[in-house]
Amino acid sequence: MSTDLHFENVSVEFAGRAVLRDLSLKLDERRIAVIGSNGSGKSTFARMLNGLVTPTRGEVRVHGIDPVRQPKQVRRRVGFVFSNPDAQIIMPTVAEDVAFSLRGQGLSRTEIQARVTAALDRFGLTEHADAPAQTLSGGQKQLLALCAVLIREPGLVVADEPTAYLDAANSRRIARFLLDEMPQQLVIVTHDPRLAVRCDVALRFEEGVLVDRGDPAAVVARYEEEQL
Ligand SMILES: Nc1ncnc2c1ncn2[C@@H]1O[C@H](COP(=O)(O)OP(=O)(O)OP(=O)(O)O)[C@@H](O)[C@H]1O
Repeated sequence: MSTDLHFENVSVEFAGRAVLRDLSLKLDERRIAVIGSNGSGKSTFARMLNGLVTPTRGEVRVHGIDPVRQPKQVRRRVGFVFSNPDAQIIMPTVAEDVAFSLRGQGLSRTEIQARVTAALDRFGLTEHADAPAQTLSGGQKQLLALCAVLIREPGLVVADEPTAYLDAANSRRIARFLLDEMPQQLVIVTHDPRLAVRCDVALRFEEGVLVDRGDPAAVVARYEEEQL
């Protein structure tokens, strides 16, 4: 199964202003960190991977899929986790929210039920299955959001600052899952150097330009040096 992420001469402009400039890049590492200053284009980069942002120029391929021309395929292939778990919860109860992710896949009720039960168990959410999703803690909500994404078995998970709203214990739990336990390819946008250095490669953007890439510890060290 392809894990290639391919950008060729990609630029993104919003209202005529360039926020990502002439990006050419090929990646196939499992864990990819995206770092850089506020407003440098990290989220824009991440959002192109599932077609949430359309490049103004250039070509993007995600595991061989063109997110612009093949929106259905890319949504099946790429799961997106936002920083704010509240924004991702759609249905009233925990179990209903996870089941909602499986709609339109031609599965029987029994099969959906079985998959939801197994997924809730995997994420330690079984005892909350019938609880209103909004009563969960921040960390539990982020686990629910991940559960709802992963039950669809995407090949790539894109997480945009997934620990931003979480306390230290929940951040560790989510990071452990994403970085150590989850078998899927991961693109993680983060301001936390401790998360970035646990990845296989890091990209650094500044003012819409990819200014550094490579070994995460080295990329983070150069970034921190410049910020002193
Ligand atoms: N939909 C949009 N319309 C107009 N401008 C946008 C839009 N999305 C992003 N931008 C602008 O593009 C630039 C890059 O934004 P982006 O969210 O990609 O940065 P970021 O590196 O993720 O920032 P942060 O670390 O603050 O989250 C910013 O100047 C932002 O204001």
